[in-house]
Amino acid sequence: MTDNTALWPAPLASGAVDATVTVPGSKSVTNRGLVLAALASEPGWLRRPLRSRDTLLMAEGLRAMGVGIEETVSSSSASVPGAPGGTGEAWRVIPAGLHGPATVDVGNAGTVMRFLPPVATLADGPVHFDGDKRSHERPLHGVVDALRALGARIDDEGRGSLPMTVHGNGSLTGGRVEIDASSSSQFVSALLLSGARFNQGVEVRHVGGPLPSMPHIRMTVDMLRAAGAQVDTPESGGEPNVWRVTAGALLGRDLVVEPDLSNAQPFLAAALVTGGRVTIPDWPEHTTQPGDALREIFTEMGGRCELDERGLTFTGSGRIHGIDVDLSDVGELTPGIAAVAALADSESRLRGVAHLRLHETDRLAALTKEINGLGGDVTETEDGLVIRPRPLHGGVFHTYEDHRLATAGAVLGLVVEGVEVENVATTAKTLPDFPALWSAMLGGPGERA
Ligand SMILES: O=C(O)C1=C[C@@H](OP(=O)(O)O)[C@@H](O)[C@H](O)C1
Ligand SMILES: C=C(OP(=O)(O)O)C(=O)O
Repeated sequence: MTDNTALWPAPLASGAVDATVTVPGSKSVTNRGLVLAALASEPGWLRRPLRSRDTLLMAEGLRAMGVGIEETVSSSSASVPGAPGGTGEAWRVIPAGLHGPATVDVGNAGTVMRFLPPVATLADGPVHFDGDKRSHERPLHGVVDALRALGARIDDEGRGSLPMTVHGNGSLTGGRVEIDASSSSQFVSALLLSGARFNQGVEVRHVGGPLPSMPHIRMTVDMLRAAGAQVDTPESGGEPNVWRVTAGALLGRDLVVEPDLSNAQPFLAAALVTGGRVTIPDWPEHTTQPGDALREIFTEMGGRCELDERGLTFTGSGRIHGIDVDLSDVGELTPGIAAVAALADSESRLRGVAHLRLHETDRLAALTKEINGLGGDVTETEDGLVIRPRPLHGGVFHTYEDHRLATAGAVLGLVVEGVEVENVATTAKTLPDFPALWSAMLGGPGERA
């Protein structure tokens, strides 16, 4: 049992950081890759997958429904960036007839709690879903209501949230459905990912307020197309807010997972707040990951970027500027941007992220309370934060079992003496090696203040 109250003395940087940090694979790509491989008509590979709590829960959930997932250290003809000699960790996914009874622990993984119920409608037998206490509070109604409208039987005792049981009978009718996905883009991604396997495919029409995290929907569409699905989107000439996946078989792929660019954020932030330099190898030239927006955002906040054969090198200028920015497309970057903004030379306004109140924790409330607890001046707005930089002091930075709160606390601790991050182990949700990577960036454990 991990101690959720353990305090981690965040290392103080002794000067400008200068490091190369190899960041593990993308959570969002790994979990989509697993679902699509499980639904394919032939075996496939995921190379350099992320091994973290969220992705292991996804793999376990699929295994519970009968999918074979073998973890290997493989040698491959496919080039695996960053892995010498084309060798690296890989997962072999062997699709099988999906079945219940099964139990899926979603932890607090949005991707698992939203992407697997549509898969479970294709299983023969009941699949029970439950997870951490927070998973009961995170919105799921978009997926549950849509699946019912498409022909599924789901027992959630009227809650529209976890725990619940999907009574799969081996297939789902599918077809057209309207949902309000303004609280999570994952509702749309979830229905599209399984849609090719529904008898009539799926047409998802979003009705409601603005959709957050559009790059993540593009990631879903790109990965479906790469697996051979036919997908019509607003960008491909379709109606706004309508996505259509035609019924058909999915191909098994050999997929190399990109580094997680959102998990690169604290390391890039380290270069920014210490006026140093950090290189992230294998930064993709083209990607749908929202973390790619950091090139622009952190440049505006006071640095410069260079993307070349070594990867992405970000160099801080020694000055940190405030920013006024709409983060609705890239909401998961908000905690890291807020931490940097608290150290800037002018006020910042982070907008378009009301839905962060429903993430791992209420991120707007948590960031306000914790930065203010160190002497900061942050106020919540209806859809974001206003951050007025103040001289900060040490103290406990509480993290509410939110990996991105923990990494935000670590960034502040680089330049504010005496910051103690509560439960740094919570970073294992998407980045289990965080404390070791962080001290390696700083030159080893000896760098700790
Ligand atoms: O589809 C995905 O992989 C994700 C979509 C986003 O969710 P929301 O649209 O709920 O913000 C993002 O914040 C989350 O970290 C990952
Ligand atoms: C919101 C996040 O995760 P989840 O996939 O659980 O929604 C996140 O990683 O910032």
